[in-house]
Amino acid sequence: MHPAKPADSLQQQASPVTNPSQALPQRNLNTLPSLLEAAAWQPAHQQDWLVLSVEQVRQVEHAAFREVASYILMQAAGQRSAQKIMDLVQHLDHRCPQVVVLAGPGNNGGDACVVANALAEQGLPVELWQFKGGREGSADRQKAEAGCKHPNLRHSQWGKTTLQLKPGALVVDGLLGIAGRDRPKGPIAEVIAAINAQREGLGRTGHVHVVALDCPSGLDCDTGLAPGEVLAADLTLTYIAAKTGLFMSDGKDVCGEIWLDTLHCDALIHQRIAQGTLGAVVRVRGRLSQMQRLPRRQHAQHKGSFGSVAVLGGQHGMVGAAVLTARSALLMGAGRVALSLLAEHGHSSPDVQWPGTRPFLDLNFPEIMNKPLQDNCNFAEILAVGPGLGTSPEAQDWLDALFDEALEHGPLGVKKHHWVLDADALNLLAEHNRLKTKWLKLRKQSPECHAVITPHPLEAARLLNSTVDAIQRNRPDAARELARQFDCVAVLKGAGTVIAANHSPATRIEINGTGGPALGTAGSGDVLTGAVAALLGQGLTSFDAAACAVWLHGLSVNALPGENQAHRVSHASAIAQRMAQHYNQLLQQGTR
Ligand SMILES: NC(=O)C1=CN([C@@H]2O[C@H](COP(=O)(O)OP(=O)(O)OC[C@H]3O[C@@H](n4cnc5c(N)ncnc54)[C@H](O)[C@@H]3O)[C@@H](O)[C@H]2O)[C@@H](O)CC1
Ligand SMILES: Nc1ncnc2c1ncn2[C@@H]1O[C@H](COP(=O)(O)OP(=O)(O)O)[C@@H](O)[C@H]1O
Ligand SMILES: [K+]
Repeated sequence: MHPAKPADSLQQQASPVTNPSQALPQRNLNTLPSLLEAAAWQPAHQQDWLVLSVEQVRQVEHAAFREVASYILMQAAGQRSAQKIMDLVQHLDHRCPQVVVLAGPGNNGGDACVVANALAEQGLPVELWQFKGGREGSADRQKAEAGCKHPNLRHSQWGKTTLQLKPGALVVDGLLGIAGRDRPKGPIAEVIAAINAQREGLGRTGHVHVVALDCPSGLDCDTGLAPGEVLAADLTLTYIAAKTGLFMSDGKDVCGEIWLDTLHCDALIHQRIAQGTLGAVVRVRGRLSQMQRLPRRQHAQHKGSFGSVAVLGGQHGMVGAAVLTARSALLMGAGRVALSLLAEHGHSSPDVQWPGTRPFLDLNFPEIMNKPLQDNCNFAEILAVGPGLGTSPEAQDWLDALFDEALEHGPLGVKKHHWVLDADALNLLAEHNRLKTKWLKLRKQSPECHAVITPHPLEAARLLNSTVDAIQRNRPDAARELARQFDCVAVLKGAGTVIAANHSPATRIEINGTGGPALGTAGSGDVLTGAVAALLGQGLTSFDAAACAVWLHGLSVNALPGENQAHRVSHASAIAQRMAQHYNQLLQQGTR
């Protein structure tokens, strides 16, 4: 077997996906020697990736089987995985004392058998554990198992022998593949629990590396949820196409580094996309193509060119939310930013005492103006509505008045607005049909205007009259449905934020790859809202502004070059500052 090769011609063949029509095959699947010889692993987050549902992967598999025997694909998956694993073993800072390969009942187990034999051929001490649950397995799986004859291989039986991990061991997880949707049961659940307990016992110094074949066992590849025991991986080697669940929810915690080998199936995927037979396809964008979306700032431009953003929200006690949004818009390059605070609304009469500065002034950012609602509506091109607004009758009236104001300045009027609706603006829209009707009227009146909504899963559940559980079980569909029902770009926040546009016939949909739990802090969403508004002001379309803002927001807690750890905790003001630093650096790189 060949050691893992760096980029070769096959890697170019696994072409970026931004323009599917350019990505048709240069080589046919029938070139079997190359399918078996040279791996073409690509890491996540550098290139653009298509991310398929399990059903879509199955469709591609079936098409592939018409061109190549399914056993060859299994061989290719196994051999290529073994190459990548050898690469990992060679870079470990210790001699690998033990390789444990776990083979489940399905074809994922077949891949594991191929890997086990290939690693044994490389001289590694391999223990192969079978978990067939009394079944024979598919013909391919049987063939792969029958090929496990190398003398370096030790065959072990769960229940008869005890699995004992040594410090520094390597575990290859071929228990469950894309068919493993429910909580693992029987011996598979037992071995996952045993390995997890032993890993815990061995701690950091005795670190056990786990490599997942196709996906970590116990993870639902569609939802990204792990309903029971799950074998968390340091490295996930996924085949044909990345799967949605690897990029969302529990998937974010249990996949480790994700690498993809398309096994030459790119062309089949792109053909199906071009024919429209694969349905809506989700994408995860790499750094380069995110950077290409960023605006170019020209010397001849001025504050009027970079957008006037009005932030509308901030009831008593929640002024900070609106302030965070305004600050974030300012930091992210909006030309001018103004606030309208509900807390100040109705307090304009001189006999009412307003605590503190009146009208409100952000002393840290005096650049931020303060205007009554109507003035702001005339001033701004971009309205960011909702942070800290509350759902009181006053808030309702306010939003109602705002929509009326905007509707009056319709096609014949002076002003058109781009919108970002967040937080309580969304709760009000969910609660009051009258407001939803006005919103949809607004969208119809000026479809050329950009509109983005940024719900978290609970807000999304209210908007769709659903439950958080149902939303989280199908985040891409929920985002698509939000975009459709509210005639806008929808940003469904959370681990693996989904961005969906209401474009027919094919919905544009992406999952964001950056970010982490450090973003889970009060006001973090308010900061995102400001960033979307600022990018709209700088000329990005609603989809690009939303996707870019989410990406930059996530980068703010990821490790910078030279830092080796992502942030574990943060706070909203720091998120805004770091996001703006990243933005600035990326703009500088883009103009070099
Ligand atoms: N078809 C192809 O083109 C290729 C498929 N490959 C592999 O094949 C895999 C899919 O194979 P299968 O469809 O056989 O699916 P799996 O390998 O995921 O196995 C499914 C079997 O596991 C058992 N099982 C499912 N859920 C369980 C649970 N919760 N607890 C305990 N046991 C459970 C059932 O017996 C089920 O039949 C992929 O993930 C990939 O690893 C690769 O060989 C690459 C090529
Ligand atoms: N565990 C997590 N992983 C990734 N992103 C997260 C996580 N928790 C929260 N976030 C992000 O943080 C932001 C929180 O927004 P939101 O819930 O609206 O908070 P707030 O209303 O306090 O501003 C969203 O962008 C969300 O995607
Ligand atoms: K697996």
